[in-house]
Amino acid sequence: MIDEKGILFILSGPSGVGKGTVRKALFERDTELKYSISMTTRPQRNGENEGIDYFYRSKQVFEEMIENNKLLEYAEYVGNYYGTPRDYVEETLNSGKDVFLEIEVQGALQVKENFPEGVFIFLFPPSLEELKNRIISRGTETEDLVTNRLLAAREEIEMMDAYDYVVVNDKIETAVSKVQSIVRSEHLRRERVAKQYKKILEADLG
Ligand SMILES: Nc1ncnc2c1ncn2[C@@H]1O[C@H](COP(=O)(O)OP(=O)(O)OP(=O)(O)O)[C@@H](O)[C@H]1O
Ligand SMILES: Nc1nc2c(ncn2[C@@H]2O[C@H](COP(=O)(O)O)[C@@H](O)[C@H]2O)c(=O)[nH]1
Repeated sequence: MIDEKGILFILSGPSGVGKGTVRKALFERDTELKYSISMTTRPQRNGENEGIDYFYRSKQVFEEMIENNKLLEYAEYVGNYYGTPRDYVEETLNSGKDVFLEIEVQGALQVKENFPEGVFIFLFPPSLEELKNRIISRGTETEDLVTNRLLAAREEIEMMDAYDYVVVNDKIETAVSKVQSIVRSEHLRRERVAKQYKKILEADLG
């Protein structure tokens, strides 16, 4: 059967590498993509908004979501839960629209088990030093949390081989263009496969 569902894109990589920055710039260029807003138990930061940056929920509510199988994936990351609400992703893909997830590595690996046809992109820092500078300069974490996020980053980078694409986020505009090219080429590839499939079906049916 020809697949008319949207494509699931997963942008992942260590904290502070620039996933949010790249995703926001990409969405200014490609208005057809749909962003899946995650749920988290971490406290809301200054400047963040409920239902735009995250759905901020208590640990109890989050654990009920897990029990009721309402999350496509979830992970405990540096002391807090983060997860992807299942219904939005499935409904949006079924309506033929592409969905973009911006999540850490443990969660991305869970998605890969359930959606092997997803497109997995790993955003890579120019160096660990630069990664540290970016987390610090964002000014959202205490010193301890910066250290914990950098420790997590080392483990996450080791999982990079599981991804379909690796994009270095050195210059922001270059990184965004590369991710945009991945989105376009995945569409072209799927259109080609669909056409070939149609030809085979027509030949089979005479
Ligand atoms: N290419 C870049 N060059 C310089 N600074 C950048 C670049 N990309 C992002 N930054 C800066 O690095 C900091 C971290 O970026 P951002 O918040 O997008 O990272 P993130 O991967 O989404 O982090 P987290 O996973 O913790 O949410 C921000 O201050 C952002 O402005
Ligand atoms: N597994 C998931 N990871 C997620 C999700 N939403 C965000 N994240 C990632 O968590 C870390 C920390 O985020 P921060 O906002 O506290 O800096 C970062 O890597 C995010 O990409 C999710 O739904 N699932």
